Amino acid sequence: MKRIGILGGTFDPPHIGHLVIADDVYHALNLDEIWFIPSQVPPHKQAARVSAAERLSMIEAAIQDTSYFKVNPIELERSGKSYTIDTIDVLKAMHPDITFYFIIGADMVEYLPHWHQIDQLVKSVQFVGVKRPEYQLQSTYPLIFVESVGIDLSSTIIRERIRDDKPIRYLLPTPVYQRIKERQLYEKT
Ligand SMILES: Nc1ncnc2c1ncn2[C@@H]1O[C@H](COP(=O)(O)OP(=O)(O)OP(=O)(O)O)[C@@H](O)[C@H]1O
Ligand SMILES: O=C(O)c1ccc[n+]([C@@H]2O[C@H](COP(=O)([O-])O)[C@@H](O)[C@H]2O)c1
Repeated sequence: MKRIGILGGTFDPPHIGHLVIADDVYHALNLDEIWFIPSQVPPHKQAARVSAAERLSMIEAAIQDTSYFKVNPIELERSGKSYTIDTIDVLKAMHPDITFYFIIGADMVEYLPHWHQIDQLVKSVQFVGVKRPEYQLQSTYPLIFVESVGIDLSSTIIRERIRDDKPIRYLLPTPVYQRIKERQLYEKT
């Protein structure tokens, strides 16, 4: 059986916090690959500021130097809210030879009770939680905890810094930074 980690997210934009947790879980659990899965419509928050195609391109740019990081556009192929249970059902049917590990930051761990069909979902996929500043990393749901750095960074912080004309150069992988600058993403409020 292959063992694959999934990092689902809005990635609006992808930042070093995403790469750090993906790499920490990859190494801690000795996984074969990490699949980055951008959501079409986030189930629990406002729609993304930039298009799905743009977020997909930014993820491809972010992971280009890491052979075991892949992007999977499965959620962009269906409309409506991108519920994780639907994604896991399809992935498991497509790949019966793979065990999936769904990676979430502590903010999403806190939010787990509100996930769509959570009681069924926790039986269907193994969740992996990593710390995130200002959130509690504890849950009554079955969860593997992986030690990570806990970087105080979010896509929201990056969007706000762009709006406020503050530096973002080292908060993003270089190709993502270049793409944001070239295409003037997130500049209009
Ligand atoms: N700095 C971080 N530390 C730990 N986990 C993180 C960090 N940034 C993102 N994550 C996790 O990565 C996944 C995808 O996050 P997402 O793409 O929504 O980024 P975000 O920075 O939380 O975005 P936004 O600020 O727009 O809400 C979530 O499980 C989230 O908890
Ligand atoms: O399925 C749900 O109900 C659900 C609720 C909250 C978050 N998720 C998933 O968790 C991942 C991280 O969410 P987000 O909004 O922080 O990008 C992403 O893949 C979401 O689709 C899923």
